[in-house]
Amino acid sequence: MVIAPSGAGKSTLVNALLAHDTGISLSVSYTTRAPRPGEVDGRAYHFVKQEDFFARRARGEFIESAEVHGHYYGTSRLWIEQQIESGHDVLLEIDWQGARQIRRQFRHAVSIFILPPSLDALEERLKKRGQDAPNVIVRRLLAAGSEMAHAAEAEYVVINDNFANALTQLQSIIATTRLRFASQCARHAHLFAELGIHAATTD
Ligand SMILES: Nc1ncnc2c1ncn2[C@@H]1O[C@H](COP(=O)(O)OP(=O)(O)OP(=O)(O)O)[C@@H](O)[C@H]1O
Ligand SMILES: Nc1nc2c(ncn2[C@@H]2O[C@H](COP(=O)(O)O)[C@@H](O)[C@H]2O)c(=O)[nH]1
Repeated sequence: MVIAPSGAGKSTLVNALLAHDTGISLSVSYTTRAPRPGEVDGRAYHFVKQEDFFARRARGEFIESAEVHGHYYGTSRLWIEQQIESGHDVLLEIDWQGARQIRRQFRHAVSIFILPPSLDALEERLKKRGQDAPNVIVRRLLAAGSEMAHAAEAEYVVINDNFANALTQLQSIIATTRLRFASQCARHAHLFAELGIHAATTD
């Protein structure tokens, strides 16, 4: 899971990560937020009306969901289950509330909190991105402090100051995570069975 206040650079980092790593499936969330210029339905998000979102949530279609900056966001349970079943590494870009819900359900879930180098840099990035109205930027900046207060809940914290360094750190975390959980990975199931290795036991 990648978590960050708005504007810290998580989507840019994740897109760069995915461009070099085809073994990761990125979840496309459902949201009630309106698309930003250039955002394509089904790629950036599944953009849905609030009634549709609530109906899906009531049917248990979301594995986690949260209200963030006045909009609703949720992750498809079915999609996650299908990806895990087929042995893919799954990446979620979600907020800290969603991350808490995922941790409760998946004890092997790994979370990475992306921080900006400063609040000034965060403001500058949101303004330079130029995709949100001034009142939306103010709302997101005001929320950033309380969101970043949850950074310590994540296993890893990456400071996105120099972009190339932050990307290298993200790639190292992914590599470490793959080694750490190799015995639980569906991709290795055949080899582990052949070598007679079974899932870790506590005794
Ligand atoms: N290390 C960096 N240095 C300078 N600018 C950066 C850096 N990383 C990302 N940016 C820029 O900051 C802006 C915000 O990045 P991005 O859209 O990835 O943020 P985000 O965390 O995904 O925000 P949101 O949650 O609002 O979607 C973009 O214009 C991006 O190009
Ligand atoms: N709990 C969830 N949070 C999500 C999900 N998808 C995105 N988000 C988070 O919302 C904010 C705002 O995103 P934006 O695209 O409107 O800028 C950001 O922190 C995202 O990480 C989700 O499915 N669940």
